[in-house]
Amino acid sequence: MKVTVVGAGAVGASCAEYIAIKDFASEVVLLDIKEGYAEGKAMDLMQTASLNGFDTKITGITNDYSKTANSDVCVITSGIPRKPGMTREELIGINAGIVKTVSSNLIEFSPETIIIVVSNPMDTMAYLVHKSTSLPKNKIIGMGGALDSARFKYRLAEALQGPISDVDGMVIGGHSDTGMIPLTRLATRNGVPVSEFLSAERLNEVLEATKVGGATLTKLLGTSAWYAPGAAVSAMVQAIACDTKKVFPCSALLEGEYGFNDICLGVPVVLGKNGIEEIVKITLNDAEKATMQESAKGVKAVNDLL
Ligand SMILES: NC(=O)c1ccc[n+]([C@@H]2O[C@H](COP(=O)([O-])OP(=O)(O)OC[C@H]3O[C@@H](n4cnc5c(N)ncnc54)[C@H](O)[C@@H]3O)[C@@H](O)[C@H]2O)c1
Ligand SMILES: O=C(O)C[C@H](O)C(=O)O
Repeated sequence: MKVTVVGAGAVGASCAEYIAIKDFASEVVLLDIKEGYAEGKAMDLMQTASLNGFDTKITGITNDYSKTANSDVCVITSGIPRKPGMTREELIGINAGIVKTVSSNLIEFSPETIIIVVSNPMDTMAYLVHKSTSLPKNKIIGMGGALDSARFKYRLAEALQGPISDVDGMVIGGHSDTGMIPLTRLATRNGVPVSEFLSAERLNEVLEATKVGGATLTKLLGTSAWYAPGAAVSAMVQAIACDTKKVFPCSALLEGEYGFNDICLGVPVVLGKNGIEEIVKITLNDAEKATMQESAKGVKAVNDLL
C-alpha cells in the first residue's frame, strides 16, 4: 500500500506519522511545494521509526509528482489553515486553486487512486475534485465527520465523566461551525442512549461545543488543529488499506441519498478497498432532517462561489 500525502504541514505530517505508527502501509510519500520541507519532515519522522517500531518507509518530495506514481490512496492537506476569528469558508479563494491543481497532478501519475480531501472548506473542496476530475464518486472522500465525531465523543465523555471508550456517537452534515449535526439522539454510553444520563440542556451544551470544536482549538493554538485531524485521516486510510468496511461519516457525493443531489455532504459511509463502498441510509427524525436541509443549503452557497 502506497499512500501520498500532499502538504507536509501540520495536518499532513501528523497524518503521515499516524499512518506510519499503525504500520499498515509499506510507503508514505509526503509532498510539499516548499523546497526541502517535505524532505525534512520525512527524515525527522523516519528517525522515529526505531523508537516507535514501524517499518513504513516515509519519503519527502518537493513538488515532483512522478514520485507519487501508483499511489493507492492520496490525501490532500495542502492549502492555508484558518486563523482565530475566521471561518473555514473564507479559505476558499486560495485553497480552491491549490486543490484543483494538486488533484489533477496526483491523478496524472495515479489514475486509479482514491483521494481523501482534507483542505478547507472541505465539503466544497471535495465537490471541486468531483467536478474537475474524472475519478468515480466512490474514490473521492472528504474528511470531516470522522474528526467531528471524535470531538463529539470527547465532549460526551467529559459530560458523562466516563471513559471515551464507553461512548459512541456520530456527526453528519457539513464540516462547518454552523452546519455540522452531532446526532445526540443516537449517541450511546455502552449501548444505552446518553439521554438516560444527561439532561436535554447538558446534551445541548455538548452539541454546541462539538460544532465549534475546530474554532475553539484555532483560538487556543493560533492556527487550526492537527493531531486529531491527522488521526482521523489515518483511521480512514487504514479502513481502505485493510478493507475493514468500517462506517465513518464522510463527505460523499450525493445522488438522491438523504434527498440531496449534486453536493458533497457528511453522511455515514462504509469504507473499504474501493473507497466509499456504500452510503448508509439512517432514518432521521423531522428536526434532524430540517437541520440537514439547512446544512446542505450552507454548503451549496459555498459551492456556488467556485
Ligand atoms: N477537513 C478537516 O477536518 C481539516 C482538519 C484540519 C485542517 N484542515 C485543513 O487542512 C489544510 C492544511 O492545514 P495545516 O494546518 O496542515 O496547514 P499548514 O499551513 O501547516 O500546511 C499546509 C501545507 O500545504 C503546503 N502547500 C501549499 N500549497 C501547496 C501546493 N500547491 N502543493 C503542495 N503543497 C502545498 C504548504 O507549503 C504547507 O506546508 C487547511 O486548509 C486546513 O483548514 C482540515
Ligand atoms: O477548524 C479548522 O479550521 C480546521 C478543521 O476543519 C478542524 O475542524 O479542525
